[in-house]
Formats: sequence, structure tokens, C-alpha cells
Amino acid sequence: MLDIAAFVMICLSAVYFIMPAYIANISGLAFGGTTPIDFGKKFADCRRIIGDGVTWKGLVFGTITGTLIGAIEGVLIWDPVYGLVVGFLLSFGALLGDAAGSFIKRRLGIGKGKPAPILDQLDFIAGALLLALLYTTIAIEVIIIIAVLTFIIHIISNIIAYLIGIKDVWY
Ligand SMILES: CC(C)=CCC/C(C)=C/CC/C(C)=C/CC/C(C)=C/COC[C@@H](COP(=O)(O)O)OC/C=C(\C)CC/C=C(\C)CC/C=C(\C)CCC=C(C)C
Ligand SMILES: Nc1ccn([C@@H]2O[C@H](COP(=O)(O)OP(=O)(O)OP(=O)(O)O)[C@@H](O)[C@H]2O)c(=O)n1
Ligand SMILES: [Mg+2]
Repeated sequence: MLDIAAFVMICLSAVYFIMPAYIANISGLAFGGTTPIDFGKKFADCRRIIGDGVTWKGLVFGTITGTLIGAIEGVLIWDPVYGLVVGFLLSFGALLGDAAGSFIKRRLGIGKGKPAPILDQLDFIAGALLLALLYTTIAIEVIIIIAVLTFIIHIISNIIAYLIGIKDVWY
């Protein structure tokens, strides 16, 4: 029989683990803007390489805040060095994943800010986990739980962000 308490504990520890990526993603929105990382350049298909939604400020500040959260988590529960390294990889990876998601959207002809279900919710998590896997092991069950929870949490967060006026769209 499924042990509910154990399942909740796994979910909580999965959210604790992925928190630097969440904070990096929110910080990209909160502190981003101005110069896009593709410097406005176009790809071979004459569309933008990545687009105006992915900026250097968002990349740098998102990585810094996410890494800080990882460092704090390391001091609180993990190991300080582990927290710093994993925090950096999850945060930087999240923002690279977000940029890769935008790159794919542009190649598919999807304009900036237009929806790409699943990609919009999970691009940053894929980047975060891929980079973190270079340094640490993550059980496949934990990866699945993170993907499912993030899908739900991302949609709820974006609806909240839309309702409080910090995002123009709810997705
Ligand atoms: C229990 C379950 C399954 C869900 C609960 C989800 C919930 C209540 C979420 C609320 C999160 C929150 C407080 C948001 C604040 C509003 C805000 C500033 C939103 C900004 O969102 C921006 C968005 C931009 O994304 P995009 O650029 O990719 O479009 O970023 C999405 C944000 C996240 C994916 C991370 C949000 C997570 C946190 C703020 C950390 C807190 C985490 C929880 C409350 C989840 C706890 C859940 C469990 C199961 C323990
Ligand atoms: N590295 C980043 C990531 C995000 N943002 C900011 O956060 C907003 C929301 O990010 P996201 O939803 O990922 O971008 P979209 O505007 O939807 O663009 P795209 O269609 O390319 O995903 C962006 O518009 C941008 O203002 C940023 O400046 N720099
Ligand atoms: Mg995006």
C-alpha cells in the first residue's frame, strides 16, 4: 500500500532540491530586461535566434539568486560546498533551459510570449536537471516527481503572476 507520509516527504525533498531552479526562473522575470542574450540577431530561418524574452540581466541575476538559495540550503541541511555547486548548476541550467526553450519556440515559428504547452512549463527544469546531473545523482523517481510537480506549480505561479500584474499572460 502507498505510504502517503513517505510520498509527501519525497515530494517535499524534491521541491527543496529544485528550489534554486525555481528561484532562478522567478528572478529571470523579476530582474530581467534590456539586452537580449542573442543581441537581437536572427537565425538562418530569418527569425530571432532566441528573442527579447531572454536577457543577460535575467541570466546573471537569476543565476546569482538561485545559487545563493542553494548555498543557504547547503548550510541548512546539505553540505555547504554541495549546496553552492548544485545551486549554481540548477540555477544556471534553469536559465539555459529557458533560453533553449525559446530557441525551439522560434524555430517552430512560435512568437515571443505565445504559448508552447509543456515546453513553457518544463524547459527550465530540463536544463536545471541536466546540468545538475553532471555533478550529482538524482533518482529517476525524483526526476519524475519534480517534472509533475513543476508542471502544476508553474501554471499556478503564472496565474498568480498574471493576477498580480507581473505577467501579461497566464501561462
Ligand atoms: C502543492 C502544489 C502541487 C502546488 C502549490 C503551488 C503553489 C501554491 C504555488 C505558488 C507559488 C508562488 C507563491 C508564486 C508567487 C507568484 C509569483 C511571483 C510568480 C512568478 O512566477 C513566475 C514564473 C515565470 O515563469 P516563466 O518565465 O517560465 O513563464 O515562474 C514560475 C515559478 C516557479 C516554477 C516556481 C514557483 C515556486 C516558488 C515561489 C517556491 C514555493 C514553492 C511552493 C509553494 C510549492 C510547494 C509545493 C509542494 C508540493 C511542497
Ligand atoms: N533570462 C531571462 C529570463 C526571463 N526574462 C524575463 O522574464 C519574462 C518571462 O519569461 P518567459 O515567460 O520565459 O519569456 P517569454 O516572454 O514568454 O518569451 P518566450 O516566448 O521566448 O518564452 C521575459 O519576457 C523577460 O522579461 C529575462 O529578462 N531574462
Ligand atoms: Mg520562456
